Amino acid sequence: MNITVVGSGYVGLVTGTCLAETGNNVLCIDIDENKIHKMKNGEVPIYEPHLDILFHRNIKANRLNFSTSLQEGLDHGEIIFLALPTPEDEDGSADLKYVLGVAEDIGKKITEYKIIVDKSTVPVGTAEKVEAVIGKHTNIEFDVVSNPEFLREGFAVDDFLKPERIVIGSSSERAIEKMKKLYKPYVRSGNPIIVMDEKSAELTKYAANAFLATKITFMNEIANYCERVGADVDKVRIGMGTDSRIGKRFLFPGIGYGGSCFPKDVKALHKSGKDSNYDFKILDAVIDVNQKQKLALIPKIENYFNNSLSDKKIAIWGLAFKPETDDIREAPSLEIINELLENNCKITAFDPEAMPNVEKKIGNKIAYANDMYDAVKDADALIICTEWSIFRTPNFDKLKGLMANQTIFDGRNLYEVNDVLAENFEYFSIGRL
Ligand SMILES: NC(=O)c1ccc[n+]([C@@H]2O[C@H](COP(=O)([O-])OP(=O)(O)OC[C@H]3O[C@@H](n4cnc5c(N)ncnc54)[C@H](O)[C@@H]3O)[C@@H](O)[C@H]2O)c1
Ligand SMILES: O=c1ccn([C@@H]2O[C@H](COP(=O)(O)OP(=O)(O)O[C@H]3O[C@H](CO)[C@@H](O)[C@H](O)[C@H]3O)[C@@H](O)[C@H]2O)c(=O)[nH]1
Repeated sequence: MNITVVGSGYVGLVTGTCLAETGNNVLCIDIDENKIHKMKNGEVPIYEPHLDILFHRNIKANRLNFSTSLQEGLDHGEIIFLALPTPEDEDGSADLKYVLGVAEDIGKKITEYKIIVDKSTVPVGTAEKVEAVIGKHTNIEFDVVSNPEFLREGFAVDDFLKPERIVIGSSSERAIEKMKKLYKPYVRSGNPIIVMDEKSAELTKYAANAFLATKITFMNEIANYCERVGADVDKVRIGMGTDSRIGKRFLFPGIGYGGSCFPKDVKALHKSGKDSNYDFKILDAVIDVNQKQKLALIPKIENYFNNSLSDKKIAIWGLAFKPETDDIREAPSLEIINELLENNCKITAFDPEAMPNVEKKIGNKIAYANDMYDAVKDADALIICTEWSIFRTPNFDKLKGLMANQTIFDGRNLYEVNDVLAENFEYFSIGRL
């Protein structure tokens, strides 16, 4: 099939590349000329594991192309995916200006039947709005489908190629059949394509993200309580997670959830509830607890240094909001850095992929190390913000030789407490004494 993807960011580029991988002819559109220029020159503009192999293979096969022209995109695709940003607006709602702006342009430029597929995460009722905006400008027939995306950064290619489910929200048989045909190669293992109405599809995405954010937040509260009563949250986590009704995943406590999705999506669902006179009390608590959790290490650090942080040399391992990505949107590391800088600490950080993005955001307010050991030279303490695999088995002897003071504040519970203590380090983590 000829497919167009409008918006070539994390979701759009992964979608376009993975759709090309099963033989479709894909044209990726973006208004960012620099991004399109880079991709035309064979450069993947984001770090996402395994994406580059598929990207280059499909460009070579001429199944993956790029353009800044929406008109070209509309001429090319039978199906037009919208993978546009839906950032947090000032009041917490999802800002639909990108989605509705492109819908307006589609309405003005459409010349024959198209299926417009919304892959962005959007509030209930957006498909109706998109339909109305397009329909205002044209009499040409079209269908709008809600097809939320569930990929995780760092696993995006795998999640797209082998999805646990595909959700299609539509009332048009014609569109549903076409979408099922497009996705058939991705569900050969028997995972379902779930068809429902547009509103339910839109809410499915928010409900899934809000539930996962709540699950993490619940564990963070259990962890905080563990610290007060002397229990070990890792033992509690395993004890709970082996109950198949609870499940082992997304029970890891830490310094809160970040990223481009959970924070904004929880707030957007909360705001949508308010707009419909429904008070999502649980989401209110999730937002509040998560914000505080991002700084959960700070009192421990202050306490350790007797409230005199000025001029302390702090090393940070991990800046991305999670491992295997260069994405720093809503990353807990940034909040911690901010707090430490306000207390006049000197910070040296290392992250395998995210340092360029942090440098773009905060410049030389902190120093950037060449590797994880370079970061800890003369440090008074090491803080771990992201659980990159390379941080999991450090050479403690080497650390000892490099650090001025052997203390670790671990925001991701990477090590067994006794193992670190046996190495003669002082060790503070989340929910364990
Ligand atoms: N990042 C994720 O892991 C993820 C996963 C599932 C769903 N989502 C949702 O998918 C949507 C996109 O997220 P993302 O992370 O890919 O965003 P992104 O910011 O990485 O990418 C969006 C792209 O759209 C482009 N764009 C903006 N206006 C445009 C226009 N008028 N025409 C063409 N291109 C335009 C931007 O230049 C950018 O490249 C959001 O609604 C998000 O909530 C994201
Ligand atoms: O047990 C856990 C699991 C995750 N996290 C944190 O939660 C955040 C989000 O992690 P994850 O869900 O793995 O990453 P995302 O790429 O943000 O993916 C989420 O957001 C996407 C965008 O909507 C959805 O498509 C995915 O299904 C959903 O998992 C990160 O800060 C993690 O550190 C924890 O603190 N504890």
